[in-house]
Amino acid sequence: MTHDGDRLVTAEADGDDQAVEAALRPRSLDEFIGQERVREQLSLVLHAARARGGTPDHVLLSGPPGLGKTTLSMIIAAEMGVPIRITSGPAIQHAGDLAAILSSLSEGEVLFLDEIHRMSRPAEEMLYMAMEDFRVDIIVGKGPGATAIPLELPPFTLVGATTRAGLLPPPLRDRFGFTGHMDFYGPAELERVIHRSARLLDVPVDDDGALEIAGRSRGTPRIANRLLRRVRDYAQVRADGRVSREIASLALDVYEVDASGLDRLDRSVLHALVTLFGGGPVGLSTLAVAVGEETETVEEVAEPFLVRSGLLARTPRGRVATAAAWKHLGLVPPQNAASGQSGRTGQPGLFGIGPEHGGNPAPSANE
Ligand SMILES: Nc1ncnc2c1ncn2[C@@H]1O[C@H](COP(=O)(O)OP(=O)(O)OP(=O)(O)O)[C@@H](O)[C@H]1O
Repeated sequence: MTHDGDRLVTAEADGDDQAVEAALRPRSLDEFIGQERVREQLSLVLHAARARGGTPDHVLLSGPPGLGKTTLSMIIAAEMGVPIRITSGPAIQHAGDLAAILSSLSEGEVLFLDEIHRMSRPAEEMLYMAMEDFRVDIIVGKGPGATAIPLELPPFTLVGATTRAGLLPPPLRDRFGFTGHMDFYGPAELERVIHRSARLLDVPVDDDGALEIAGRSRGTPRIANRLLRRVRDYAQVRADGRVSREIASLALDVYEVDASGLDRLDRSVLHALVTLFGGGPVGLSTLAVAVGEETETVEEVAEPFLVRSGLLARTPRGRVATAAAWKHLGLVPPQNAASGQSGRTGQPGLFGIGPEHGGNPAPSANE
C-alpha cells in the first residue's frame, strides 16, 4: 500500500476534506450534478419503491473514489425519508460485527457499505442471506454443539460501493437489484460542481475561473472542491478574493498542479522517462529509482492517471512515453513515439478512461 494522502490531486479523502465535504454534498437527486444515466435509473428505482410503499432494491455503486458514491447513498436515504447507517468493508471483519449492525437497523433504513469488496468472507456470506431473505442465522457455541438461531430483520436497502464491481464475487453482485456505474466527470460538469461549491463557500468565481479549476481536477469532484479551497486561499491572500482564470491558474501553479491536473510526481515520472530513457520502454523499478520513489508509488499513485490521460503506456517491454507526453513537457516527440490512447476523448488529456474502465489492460512490466 502506498500513501498519497498528502497530494492535492489524490482522489482519496483526507482529514481536511471530511468536514468541508459534509457541507458541500448535494442533498437531492436534482442537486446532484452529472452522471445522468445513473441519476435517471436511480430516480426510477426510488419513484417506483415510493409508489409501492416499499423499500428500494439493493443498490451497487461502482467507480473510482471521489465521484459521489457516498453522496448518492445519502441522497437515496433522503429521497426515501429514511435514516442511513454508514460503514465500510474493512470495518466488518467478523460476521458478528455485521450481525450487530443488521439487527439494529430500523425499518426501511439505508445501510451504506463502502469498499464492500474488502469485507471478510464470513461476513459476506451472512450478507447474502440478509439481502435476500432479510434474515440472518446467529451461530451460538462452537464445534458440534453449535446451533444457528434465526433472526428476522426489518426490510432495508443495502447500498454497496466499490471501486471495481469486477472484484465482487458473483453471488454478492447478483443480489443487487440495480448497479450504477459512475464515470469521471467532464469539464462542463466539474465547472458546475465548482460553481455550486463556490456559492456554498461564498467564494466569487467567474466562469473562466471555474473552468480553469475544472481542467485541473482529473475528472473528480472531490479534487475540484479541494483545488477550489486552495484557490480561494490564494485569492484572499494575494488578490481581492475573486477567482478569475488568471488567479486560478497562478494559485494552482503555486501548488504545482499543472493545466492537465498533473502534479510534481506525475511530471517527474514523465520527465525521467523522456529525458533519461528516450521515452522508453523502461522497466518500472528502473523508472522508480530514477525518480527516487518506491516502485509502488510510481505504479499505484502516478501511473493510473498518466495512463488514463494517454501520456504513458504500459507495454510488455516496459513503460513508454506517448507522443502526447513529449508534447506535454514542451518537447518534440521522436518519429516512433507511441500514439497513446485515452478512452473517452481519444485525445490525451484529462477525461480518458484507464484500463480499469474499459481501456486496454496492458501487461504489467515489473522487470
Ligand atoms: N455529482 C456531484 N455534484 C456535486 N458534488 C459532488 C458530486 N459528486 C461528488 N461531489 C462532492 O465530492 C465530494 C466527494 O464525494 P463522495 O464522498 O460522495 O465520493 P465517493 O465516491 O463516495 O468517494 P469515496 O469512494 O472515496 O468515499 C463530496 O464533497 C461531494 O459533495
